[in-house]
Amino acid sequence: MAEIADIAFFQELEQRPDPSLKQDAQGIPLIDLACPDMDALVHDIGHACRKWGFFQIINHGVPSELSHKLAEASHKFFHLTMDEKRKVRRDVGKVLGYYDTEHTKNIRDWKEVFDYTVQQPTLAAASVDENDHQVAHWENQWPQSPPEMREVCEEYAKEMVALGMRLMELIAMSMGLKAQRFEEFFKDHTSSVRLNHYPPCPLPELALGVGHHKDPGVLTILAQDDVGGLEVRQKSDGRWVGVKPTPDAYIVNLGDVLQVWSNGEYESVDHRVVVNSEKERYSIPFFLNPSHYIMVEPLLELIGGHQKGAKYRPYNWGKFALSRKRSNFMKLQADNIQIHCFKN
Ligand SMILES: O=C(O)CCC(=O)C(=O)O
Ligand SMILES: [Fe+2]
Repeated sequence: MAEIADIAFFQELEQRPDPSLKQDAQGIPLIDLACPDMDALVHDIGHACRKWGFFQIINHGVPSELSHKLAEASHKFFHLTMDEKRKVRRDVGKVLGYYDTEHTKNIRDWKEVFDYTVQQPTLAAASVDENDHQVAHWENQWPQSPPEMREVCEEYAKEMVALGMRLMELIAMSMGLKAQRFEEFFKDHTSSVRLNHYPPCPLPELALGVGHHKDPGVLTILAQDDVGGLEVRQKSDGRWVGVKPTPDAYIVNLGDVLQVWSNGEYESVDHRVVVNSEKERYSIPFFLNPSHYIMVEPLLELIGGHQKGAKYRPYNWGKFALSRKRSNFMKLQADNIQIHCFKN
């Protein structure tokens, strides 16, 4: 990792973490996906989406052995030498793989990551130019070590897609839509998995593992270890609350695309990651994303069949995602693209 003395890591004063913040004992809602009462399950999901935009799920059906294998592979990978890790490094031409220079809102994050997509290859927008209809093929880069990395990562991704689509059915029902309503948006989905490693940070009061942000996609399913550090901005009062790790649970949060589809009924929520000076932390988010050619816009049946009621103008997912990826990769002069740019 780089030295903390590099001011690229320093957060603006008002963004710096509050070291006295306690991890909230109750925190975000806990939802049991094995609940036999479907109506109650749908109701609880709807409530969690409206009130928090964040919830935890247990009894989700993902084999814990697989999650442990992936966690182990991730540890082994990040403990390779920098030379080894850089063999699968992301650059301007290769958008997937390893990198340690991500910026959130133009401040460098105290972390290193490994990104891969689910579909091989993943079809994506070739450029951010609205008039360019060329399609790019994103290919994963796999390290030689640990040898099981590719297989475990691919198996995990399949589980995540199945779980993500199941959550989308429950979310659709909680909005009064038919369970399959969202299926059409995912034919060539651009979903990805990210392995995050947050090394111990000598000045945790100045830097953040990930600066505050909202996830741009549809929803995120996050596995975190037992260290803690994820904070959510509470919708009710704007305060940051720590999300206490629950063994074998996933944290689910809604992204910007769902906010637009629901015409603002379900909001994506600001979150960030604080780091600490003693322990390293690992997390694994899965980002469920639509096909690149999807125009994201409020669902007609939720706006009374009339564009007049739409709070957002349509935007192309592929162009949006690519422009966000580019801005995360380097420090730009301006803030990166956000959905409020498409607000009516
Ligand atoms: O590491 C975490 O707990 C969250 C990471 C995150 O928010 C992200 O990668 O988008
Ligand atoms: Fe996030």
